[in-house]
Amino acid sequence: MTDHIPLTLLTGALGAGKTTLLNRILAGGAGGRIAVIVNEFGEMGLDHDLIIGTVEDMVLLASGCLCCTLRGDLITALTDLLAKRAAGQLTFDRLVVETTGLADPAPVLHTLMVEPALAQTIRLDGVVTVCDAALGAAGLDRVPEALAQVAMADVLVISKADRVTPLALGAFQARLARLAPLARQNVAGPQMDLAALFGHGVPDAAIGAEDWLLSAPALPLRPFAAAPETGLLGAAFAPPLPRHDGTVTAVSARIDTPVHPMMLEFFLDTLLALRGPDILRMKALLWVQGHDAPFALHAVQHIVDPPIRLEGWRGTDRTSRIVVIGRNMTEDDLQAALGLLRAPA
Ligand SMILES: Nc1nc2c(ncn2[C@@H]2O[C@H](COP(=O)(O)OP(=O)(O)OP(=O)(O)O)[C@@H](O)[C@H]2O)c(=O)[nH]1
Repeated sequence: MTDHIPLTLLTGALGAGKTTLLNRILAGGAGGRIAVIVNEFGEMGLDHDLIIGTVEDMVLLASGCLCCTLRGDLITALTDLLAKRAAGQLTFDRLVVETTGLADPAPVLHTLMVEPALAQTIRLDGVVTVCDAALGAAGLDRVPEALAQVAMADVLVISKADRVTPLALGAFQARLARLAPLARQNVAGPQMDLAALFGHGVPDAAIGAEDWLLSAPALPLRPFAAAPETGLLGAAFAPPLPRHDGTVTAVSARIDTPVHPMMLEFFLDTLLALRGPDILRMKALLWVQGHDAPFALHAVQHIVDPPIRLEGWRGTDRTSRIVVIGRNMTEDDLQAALGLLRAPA
């Protein structure tokens, strides 16, 4: 996995500020040498001219949308870039694909992860979604794709915060946290740490999996066993989950007995085969029976990266922790599936 070229999917609603962010990234040098693929909807490729960068490392996919008509073109564009890199004609360390504002990121990610030639060479490093604070919650509700873009994000960049009051910004951020409890939020501006946009893929063994899994301090992990819903401790430490917002639901579980490998397989088969298209993201740190080190598991829809065995546990907490974000699924659906992980084989 370490030799794979990291790919960042840059998404966000129409006019949210994707190109502005991309220009800042290219100008700031964060993320190393970057090759860019820009997708625009419309006859004229305009963004292409608005991006100030190393033009020979940039490909424009115009007149269609990556998530519907242009998936083949994306594969071709990536394959060409990778071939030029292999031939020494291009030198980049990272790929950024900017989608149109109308794109549903799910099928784009699907394309990237299942195309055999690409899956061997690139790895998804993260989904960065630009969220327009000036449009606020209304902007999210207007287009269903906007919700998916937020729910699938690893990182949210909130643009146009300068155009709203601190109160409105806070309310918008709270809404985003409900939709994407796993995502880190950054407010765009000169102070933003651009390096924080990168490095969100499945961790190498060296990277702390707990940091990766718990990248969202906003999401408390609920003990899977009946949590004390009443009483002082319950009130203080078991805030209500799932996080639910319209069609998007996030549930989490902590499992304090080792997961049987067969039940893990059964869980993945059941949840992902039956409800794969509705699983937006899943991240887990798993304590698997018979192993003294944890496994990191990462899925986008029904595509699961092979579990990665980490070097060891950090700290004393040896429980499995799992977070699933689903679309059009109830908490019961998700909790029933998670229950499989607790069952003996
Ligand atoms: N005030 C303010 N304006 C911004 C900010 N970010 C972007 N803009 C402006 O918003 C407009 C759209 O920005 P773009 O970067 O082109 O947005 P985009 O998401 O690439 O747009 P499309 O490709 O058309 O979907 C431009 O006029 C930007 O200058 C911000 O943080 N604050």
